[in-house]
Amino acid sequence: MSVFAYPSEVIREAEVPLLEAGVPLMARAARALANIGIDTLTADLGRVTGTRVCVLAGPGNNAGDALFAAATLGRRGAAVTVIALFDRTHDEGLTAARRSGAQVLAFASTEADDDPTSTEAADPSSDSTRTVPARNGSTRAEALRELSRADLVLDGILGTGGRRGLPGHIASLIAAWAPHRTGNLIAVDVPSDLSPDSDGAETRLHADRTVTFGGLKAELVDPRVHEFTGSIDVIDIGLGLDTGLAVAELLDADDLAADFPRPEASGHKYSRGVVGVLAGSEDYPGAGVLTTTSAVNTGAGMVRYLGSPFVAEFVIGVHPEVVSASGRVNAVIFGPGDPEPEFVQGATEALSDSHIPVVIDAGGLDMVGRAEAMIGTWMAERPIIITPHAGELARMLSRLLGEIITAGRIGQDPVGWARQAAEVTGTIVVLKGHHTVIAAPDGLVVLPEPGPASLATAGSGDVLAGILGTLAAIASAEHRYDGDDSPLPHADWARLAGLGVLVHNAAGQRAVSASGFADALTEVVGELIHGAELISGTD
Ligand SMILES: NC(=O)C1=CN([C@@H]2O[C@H](COP(=O)(O)OP(=O)(O)OC[C@H]3O[C@@H](n4cnc5c(N)ncnc54)[C@H](O)[C@@H]3O)[C@@H](O)[C@H]2O)[C@@H](O)CC1
Ligand SMILES: Nc1ncnc2c1ncn2[C@@H]1O[C@H](COP(=O)(O)OP(=O)(O)O)[C@@H](O)[C@H]1O
Repeated sequence: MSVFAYPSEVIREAEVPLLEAGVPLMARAARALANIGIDTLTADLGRVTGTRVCVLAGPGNNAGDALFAAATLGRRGAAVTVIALFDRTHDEGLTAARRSGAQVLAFASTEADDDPTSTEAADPSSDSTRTVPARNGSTRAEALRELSRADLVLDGILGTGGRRGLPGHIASLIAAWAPHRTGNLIAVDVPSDLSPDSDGAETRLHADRTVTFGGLKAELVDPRVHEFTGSIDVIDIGLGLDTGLAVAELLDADDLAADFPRPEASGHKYSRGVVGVLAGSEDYPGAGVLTTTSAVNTGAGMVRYLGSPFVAEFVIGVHPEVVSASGRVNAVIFGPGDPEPEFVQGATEALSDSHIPVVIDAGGLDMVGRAEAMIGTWMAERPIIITPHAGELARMLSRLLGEIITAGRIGQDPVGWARQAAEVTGTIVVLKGHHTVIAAPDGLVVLPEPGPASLATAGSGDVLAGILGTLAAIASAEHRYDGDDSPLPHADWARLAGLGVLVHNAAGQRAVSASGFADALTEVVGELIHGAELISGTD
């Protein structure tokens, strides 16, 4: 099911009225965390009793979640050690943990040793002010020993109230612990030292699992942080968040099964959607065949081939149902296989006097943002979905922004660059890769589940373009997009593109070549359409 990601502030704001009304949010969070702790220990060791659990406790409510959960684990027979890393922590949580039998080690900061690079114990004779027993060599050694022999560690140092960058004594403790770690590490809500910057990754907390509360935090969707989060569980604690405030939506196979557009019982070929394909050239006729095969097999009401007669012969030889006569279309795919400019005219006619969507891929991407080109006239007043990989996006943005942007830079921050490209071009950007990122001009991001690596093969992008163009034609026909009556918001087009990527992924799971993916669509789309009908019993 769709998971939405929100800025942490949105989640914190949603908590306020509920907390004022006495809703036990922390108890809900801690209960879910404890259950996941129990499952983890049981999966690893077959029991909770007699296992060792450590809590890294910070100064705020994040520690509260961890301490209450640890209290539950203590009552279930785990030996719990709390390592209090600040001069204060969550009082009620600490009391609950103590009552369940936890031992508490105080290992708090002193100003003198707040050096992140230091791995030495502080001088116990230091006279810094502190309100908990002084950090000293033996406490540090004890903390390290407890961490190293723990079966499960809960990172409750900092949550959404944390400024990133841990105090030196904590960073150095983590660095010293890392080589000796054997147990599981669960980050509570967000990893405490989370930052997409991978500098010093070896000295940071690498969680096996992150249990986040209320809603997915926006910073957790960046693929770069996944080496620090591990798998992510989103726990509903009843915040009732408004999805309109989400900054990202994650899609998986369940969303595809639920939302793939199925033909209406009383529909006809025009109501299903006609897709125009301008793909392939004398140099790359195969791209025309792959894109049209994909469009046919994704279930278009009709596919019109708009490119050169040379390529049309191949296309119609394979698919007699494809029409090459000009006529009305509900969406156009432009660019796979670099179609020659003289055939762009056919597409221009198909697009005239309409606001229908266009999917732009490969060769067509060089036209994006060039108002002077004939094709520039297409760009106005219609939804445009562009499908660059990192190299193509780098080239396009270098041209549009007037600076050198490399594919490597795009790979460092795909979400950020896809967002920027969407804003600059006003298009829905499908930045292809293992983690395909879809960004809309209003900043919304859609993240489909990653597909199989077998998709990384020549012609695979042509198949994706065929799928996206067909889904766009189906949506455009359904919403009568050639009129002005019911324009779809950017978010809907971005989500539609996300479903298209999931269809492509499913095809990628059944074949190893682009023509294999295009053929496999018959089965994938057949199951999406007929499978659901069989289950629901409709005809
Ligand atoms: N408000 C609630 O009742 C709920 C809170 N929840 C938990 O509470 C967390 C948020 O709690 P808080 O607002 O107390 O925030 P934190 O638990 O993140 O702690 C904030 C405190 O840490 C200090 N701090 C922040 N960054 C620091 C740094 N880099 N170095 C040293 N000190 C630093 C701040 O000055 C502040 O005192 C959430 O992440 C979640 O785990 C959940 O239990 C849901 C309900
Ligand atoms: N490692 C990977 N894992 C999953 N999918 C991938 C991976 N690498 C590439 N892909 C997908 O394969 C397709 C490749 O498209 P593209 O590079 O345009 O190929 P071509 O231009 O040869 O058609 C894209 O949909 C992309 O998301």
